[in-house]
Amino acid sequence: MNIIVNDSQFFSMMLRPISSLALPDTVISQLKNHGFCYVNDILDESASEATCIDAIQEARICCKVPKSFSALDILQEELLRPKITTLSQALDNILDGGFQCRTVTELCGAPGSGKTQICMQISINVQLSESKNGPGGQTLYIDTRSGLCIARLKEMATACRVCFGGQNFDIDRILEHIIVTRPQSIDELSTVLENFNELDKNCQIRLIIVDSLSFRRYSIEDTLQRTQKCFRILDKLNKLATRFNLAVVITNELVNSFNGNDDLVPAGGLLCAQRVHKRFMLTRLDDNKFAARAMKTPTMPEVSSKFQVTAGGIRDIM
Ligand SMILES: Nc1ncnc2c1ncn2[C@@H]1O[C@H](COP(=O)(O)OP(=O)(O)OP(=O)(O)O)[C@@H](O)[C@H]1O
Repeated sequence: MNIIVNDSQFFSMMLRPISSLALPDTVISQLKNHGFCYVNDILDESASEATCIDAIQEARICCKVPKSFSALDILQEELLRPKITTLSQALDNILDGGFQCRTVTELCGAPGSGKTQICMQISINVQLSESKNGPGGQTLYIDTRSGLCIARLKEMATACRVCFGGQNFDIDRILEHIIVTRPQSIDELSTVLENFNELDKNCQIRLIIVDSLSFRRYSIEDTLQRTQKCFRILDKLNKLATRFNLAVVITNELVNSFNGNDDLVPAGGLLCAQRVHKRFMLTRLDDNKFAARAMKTPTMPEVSSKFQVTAGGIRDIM
């Protein structure tokens, strides 16, 4: 366990009373009832044999000192992060080069604003190899509203033949590398994510798509409970993005705001925005032209760009 920085820190941490840790009162009293008084006691190997193992684990996590990195290390890691192109230069530009690994990006918009079209396009493009500036991985496509149309996916993939190098292009292989799951409830979605490790053993997943995070069709009576579950899912997606160095893209619907002006805002509001790294608002313009506006990015002002959806997929407007 990574707890020690130097000798004096080591001793002061070891002798710290359990009651001073940032733990719920119930956990502290449980530990005290089992005779654990100091940090030293719970870090001892023999403590793992006690019946209150969950409380011990929770307390051990409290003692962890997170690793530190220099800003330069972080910058270098960020520059090396693979990006997934959308095949629209204009859209890639406002995404800072494409959908990034270790990043959770939210696409919001009204029905027909192009969210699913973008998701389908990147589920193909993530398979571009490193030599073609892609992550060269597979997609876990979590299709909560059965909006994924495989015939359309095939049409888009076929149009990508040139990007994949032409001769060795294998459409079946592209489709095989998009793993589709259709959870019927928010709880089923949680289970899919909890079991991600098992799934990833057999396939190199570099992109998770959740289209959509809004489970309004399913009747969960308690809105608060539903919101909490949604936040837990977003937290889990964040952890998966970091741990497995993959990109996460979620789509979200618009709902009426409570400001009395009938404004449409992304479901989950600001609390949801806090749990994603980037948020983009999509709108349909005319014909098959669309606009994307950055609502939240750590690197750019509120920029926007236009793109089109063609028979072949996402492209720049000529
Ligand atoms: N084969 C195609 N050729 C050209 N444009 C297409 C094609 N298929 C879909 N589109 C465009 O994409 C639009 C649908 O976009 P999309 O399915 O991504 O919407 P969405 O934002 O996911 O909506 P919802 O929230 O209802 O799922 C269509 O209205 C059409 O403009």
